[in-house]
Amino acid sequence: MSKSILLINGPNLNLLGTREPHIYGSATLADVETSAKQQTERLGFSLSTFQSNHEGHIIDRIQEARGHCDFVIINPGGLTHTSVAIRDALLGVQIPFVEVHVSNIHARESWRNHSYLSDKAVAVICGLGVFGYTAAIDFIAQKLDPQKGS
Ligand SMILES: O=C1C[C@@](O)(C(=O)O)C[C@@H](O)[C@@H]1O
Repeated sequence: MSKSILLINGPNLNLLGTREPHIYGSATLADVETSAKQQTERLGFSLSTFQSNHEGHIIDRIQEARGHCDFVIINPGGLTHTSVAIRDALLGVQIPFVEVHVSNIHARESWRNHSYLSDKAVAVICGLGVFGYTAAIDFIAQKLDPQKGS
């Protein structure tokens, strides 16, 4: 069975491409998910994608992944800065994760500097635009199978 990655995007990331494009760029979530699928297929992994504006739905999806998923990539959107419960869910299922932010959260409002996930993430990527998702997949590929990453 091929190794599997779950890509989770939180609140308002369904608006990528139209939402504050000077901060988040012009690529849509569909663009991100399509290219992530192509990239993971090329690497020989499987990818599931999930987006929700609801904290509880994100927690449910993380819990469902237990035992079926080797790595999570998560951009929790605004929940990054508020959600103890998403942190607890990721720790509860014991799936390693990479935290991605499209923007550089350290170069914005000071309250965006803190993440409830970062100290538990295998890696944190921010400020690379949507290329951050590509970088996360490449990094995970190397972790899951050192011969596959670039
Ligand atoms: O919704 C988002 C998107 C974000 O996670 C990012 O991808 O840069 C950064 C968050 O502060 C913000 O609330």
